[in-house]
Amino acid sequence: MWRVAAAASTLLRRSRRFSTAIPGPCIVHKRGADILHDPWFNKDTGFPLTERDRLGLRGLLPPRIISFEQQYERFMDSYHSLEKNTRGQPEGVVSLAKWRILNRLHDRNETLYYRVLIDNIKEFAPIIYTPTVGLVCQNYSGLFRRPRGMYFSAKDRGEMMSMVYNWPAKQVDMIVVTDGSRILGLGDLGVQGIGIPIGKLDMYVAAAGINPQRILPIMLDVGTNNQKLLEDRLYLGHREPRLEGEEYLSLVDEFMEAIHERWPKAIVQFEDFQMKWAFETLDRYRGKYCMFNDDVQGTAGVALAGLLGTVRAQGRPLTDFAKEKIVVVGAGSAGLGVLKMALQAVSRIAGPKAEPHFFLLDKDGLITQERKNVDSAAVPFAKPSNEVLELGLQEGACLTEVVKKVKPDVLLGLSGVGGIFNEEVLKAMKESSSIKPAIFAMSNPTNNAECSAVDAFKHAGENIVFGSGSPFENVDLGNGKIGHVNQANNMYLFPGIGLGALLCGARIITDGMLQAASECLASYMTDEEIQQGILYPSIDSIRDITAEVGAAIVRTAIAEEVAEGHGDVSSRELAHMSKEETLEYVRKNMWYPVYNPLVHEK
Ligand SMILES: NC(=O)c1ccc[n+]([C@@H]2O[C@H](COP(=O)([O-])OP(=O)(O)OC[C@H]3O[C@@H](n4cnc5c(N)ncnc54)[C@H](O)[C@@H]3O)[C@@H](O)[C@H]2O)c1
Ligand SMILES: O=C(O)C[C@H](O)C(=O)O
Ligand SMILES: [Mg+2]
Repeated sequence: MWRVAAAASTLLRRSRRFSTAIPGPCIVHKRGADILHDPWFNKDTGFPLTERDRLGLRGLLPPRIISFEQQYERFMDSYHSLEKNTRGQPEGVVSLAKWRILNRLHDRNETLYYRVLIDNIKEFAPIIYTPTVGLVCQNYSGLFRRPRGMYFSAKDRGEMMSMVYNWPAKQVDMIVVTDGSRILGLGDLGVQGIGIPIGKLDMYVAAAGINPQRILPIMLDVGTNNQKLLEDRLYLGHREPRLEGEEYLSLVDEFMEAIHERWPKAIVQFEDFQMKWAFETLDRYRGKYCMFNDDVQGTAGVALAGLLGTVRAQGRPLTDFAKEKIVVVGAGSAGLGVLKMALQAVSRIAGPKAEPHFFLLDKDGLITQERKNVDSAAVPFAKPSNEVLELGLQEGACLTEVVKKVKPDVLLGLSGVGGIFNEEVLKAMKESSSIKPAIFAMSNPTNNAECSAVDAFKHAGENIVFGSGSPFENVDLGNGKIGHVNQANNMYLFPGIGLGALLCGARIITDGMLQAASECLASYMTDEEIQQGILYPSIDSIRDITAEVGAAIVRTAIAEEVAEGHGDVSSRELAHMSKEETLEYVRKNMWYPVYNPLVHEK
């Protein structure tokens, strides 16, 4: 039942690189120096003579024309020299230097920036995305040079409908918004959290081929409760406590109405909101707008694909998923999202009466039905007291005790607490009832991972399956054996969810669409890969898996009658496409950076 993965994406990429096909023209409404200062259109020294004449650029650039390919090599050379020159310096210093050089390129020439990003995604994702993006957010006020995206705050009440027209692009397809209240595992970073929507949208361009002229990162500055930032005179956001209750929600309502007034078909991804607002806004808007919460829903789909892959890796039939003992550490927006989706999968696979074997812990230990004030989303996962007593456990039992008594098949961390899977916990996983236990340390960035890859293989044994939210190197186990590290990160789904929703004109994003996305990711991996403990595709193939996920989203949206069509492609036409045609349609609509001839129009 598992489809063979398409493995030729790297080859395809290489052959497409610098192809000689003539790209279509692009209309530009400015001339001369204004073009050189606009990263959407700027080609630096790459403007051909005819264009220099046509656009009033003659004399504004050094005379020699440098090809796109030469510019690309020049950038990569300077990037690698920087790497060489910073060798031995602290990791954070090196990562920020790399981020700066990439960011400078972005601010000058987006076409070249996205080309180097797409072609070197494995190398650059850790810089523009997790883990470095976390460091960037922590240092944002000092790093700030040029604005990217839009900012809305309590001071903008009543103005948002007109403010949205300040954005220079006529069309916006994809928006990622945060309120900065839970940035990765780093907590409340206020306005500095804008780095996350920027990084996520860079992944949208790189993985999903969303046109960068149609993306919009957004920060809702509703204040911050981070005392350090409130006292920091360089802090760039409002130095006020966070809005709460109705004051908060009415502001988000106004924002959602404003952006949809100007761009009714824009898809909105909510990102890194603290749990209460993540759930509340998802409930509030998911039936009205085409939106989703990546931390709740994207993460759940990626984790479920990993959990299903684990069952295959353990050599068990998929129906055994219902029997897997899964310990989830972290009862926040991500952990609860994962359990909710896993529960749906259990009832699909084993029937609605099947009892899952899930154990949930938060900062106060194992959650049982004895727990007072459990969040309503966690209630279905609070263990009955008699069941935990039978295992020799009790309400609030600590992680080590739970692992020792439960002997889980899977230990999954979404707690944001670095190192919580310590030596004792990992050693206890050796007693797992599974011959191939899985350990997912999904918290970001790297320092917040529940354990490192090296520690997982060292203490829990060589036969584990391992996944982490931030990248780790594969582990050399000696004797030519490799401990494979999977990057269990929602980046394998959110770009495809957004792309698919866009290309079918989805009114809303349904559970069925999210489930289809997760199944698509799970079935992408071959049995051979799974046997080696490889649960997710290499990030080098992220465009390929994203296209597949996008097509799965389109087809499910059509089947569930929530698709309204895209551009001049009607929902009827989409419905008549075969599976292969849908995939081809998605692929064809993915933007790829080339220098288009620029044509001036007043
Ligand atoms: N890999 C991915 O794709 C991915 C996706 C989403 C979130 N995350 C990561 O997951 C983490 C949590 O995100 P969230 O949105 O759920 O945050 P959250 O703040 O909503 O939840 C955190 C949860 O962890 C619990 N916790 C805190 N300390 C604990 C401890 N010592 N032991 C057990 N539990 C503890 C809290 O009680 C809470 O239930 C973050 O680090 C985030 O970066 C990763
Ligand atoms: O941003 C990431 O890398 C994943 C996830 O959305 C998170 O919040 O940690
Ligand atoms: Mg997130």
